[in-house]
Amino acid sequence: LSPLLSKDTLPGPLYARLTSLVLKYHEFTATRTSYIHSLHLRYGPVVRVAPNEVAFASAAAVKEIYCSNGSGYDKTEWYDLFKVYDRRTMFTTLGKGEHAKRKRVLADRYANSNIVKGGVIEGIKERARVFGGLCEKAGREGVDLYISDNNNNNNTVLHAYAFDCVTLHLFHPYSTSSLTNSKDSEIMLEVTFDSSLQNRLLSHYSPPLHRLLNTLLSSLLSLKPRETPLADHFVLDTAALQANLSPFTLLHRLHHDLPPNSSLDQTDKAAECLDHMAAGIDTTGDALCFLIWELSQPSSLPCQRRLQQELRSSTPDTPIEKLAYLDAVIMEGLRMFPAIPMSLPRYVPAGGRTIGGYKIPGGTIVSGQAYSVQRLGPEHGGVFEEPERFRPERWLEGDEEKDRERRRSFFAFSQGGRGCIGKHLALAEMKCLLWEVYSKFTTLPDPRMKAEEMEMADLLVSSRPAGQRCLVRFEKLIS
Ligand code: HEM
Repeated sequence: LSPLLSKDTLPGPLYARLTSLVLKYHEFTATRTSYIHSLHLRYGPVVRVAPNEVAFASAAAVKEIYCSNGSGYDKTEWYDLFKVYDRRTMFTTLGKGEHAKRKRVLADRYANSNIVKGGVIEGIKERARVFGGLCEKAGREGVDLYISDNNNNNNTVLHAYAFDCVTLHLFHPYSTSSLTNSKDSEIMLEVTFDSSLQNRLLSHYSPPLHRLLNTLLSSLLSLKPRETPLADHFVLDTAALQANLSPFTLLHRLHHDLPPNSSLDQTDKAAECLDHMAAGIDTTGDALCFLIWELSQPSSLPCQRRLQQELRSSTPDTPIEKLAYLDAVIMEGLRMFPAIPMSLPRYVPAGGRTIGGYKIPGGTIVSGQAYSVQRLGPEHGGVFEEPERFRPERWLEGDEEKDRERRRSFFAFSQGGRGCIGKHLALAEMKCLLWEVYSKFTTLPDPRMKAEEMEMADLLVSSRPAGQRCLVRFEKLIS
């Protein structure tokens, strides 16, 4: 029995003390994030969601779980679902020591100083220009920003852009050109189309039942296994290349610049590259997709106008970090539509801890989800006024203390030593792409879209538009 059972003071529905079945039902139906958010709205920033699991949404609780002693509590075995080539990567290491060792090897290529200078930023801008050119061609016909339709040679998608940018950082000059090359685009589509949610959850919760159902009923229950042979081969082949690599790439670090005592073999190196490649496609692609959709709504037109003004009074050489409203738009986009909105599960260390004012026993699964940390208003224990309103101006208001308070509740990249290592790369990609789009175009929603198509559907950690399309029109601004 869970040690939490005796702690009946924890807020939450009665059934959550007795069974995890309701939570699992929401996981299998791709609604876990919105279910947990509805519990926070009802019970506040601390909610028991299963007999041995508690969800938290306050900045202080998130700090305790993800930042205490640097990188917070250890990850749970749930991360085994993400093993690559049967190896653990930095992302899937569970304990602190192992993680810190791997991070020491990889971190410097992701430092902001490596991203905003020379090859990386120039390469990102070049890809953003290709994206802009394709938008111009499509114009008022409308473009599906979520996914391309290869049959129509329409590769104008954000995932292709994100794929080409992340492979630039990993492998240049052996990066992809999926924005214009349909062979590369097939690799991106394979990684992006993940319909393996139920299959992977079942294999995690009940391996014997998973084996049985997979043999008997897989076609009926959409228990499709996750297979990405094109991406697997692309990375295995590319990660073996050693000659002419640009010094800013991760692969250059892995082949030519490892600390002497490093024990990474070739499969570890390829696994790390595949993991980063996958981590960099849907995240940046979906964050941009939801953000451009929001900016295209009539209610956000004033924000779009203010952004256009700022960008059109700058030049392509203006350092992107100097554009304050662009930064505010991106922070607000990631606040409302974090690409990883879901819980990031961790174990409470032996001996227990006090989190959010409650004593939680060791071994309990605890987590915060960005969607709730960033969307609870003051009346529910959060810090953002009118949290359901898209209002970039909020990031420019108030004094330094107010700014610190907001940033403490910003959880889109997680926090602490296990937070997103690709954060600076992702932000540079987002800024360069928005610069290209909004210094040249006004974006409008395509009338064929229905609002519910842009509702959130959970994947394993990320989410995607429920309708799996995002049709947007581009109108050229008069120069
Ligand atoms: C808007 C874009 C992005 C968002 C919102 C995002 C968000 C996150 C979050 C929330 C985590 C923590 C996950 C957890 O604890 O389970 C994470 C980890 C990670 N992200 Fe990102 N990410 C983005 C882009 C990228 C990019 C472009 C890369 C490129 C390489 C990347 C690579 C990684 C890696 C390797 C980790 C594991 C870090 C570790 O365990 O130390 N991410 N990301």
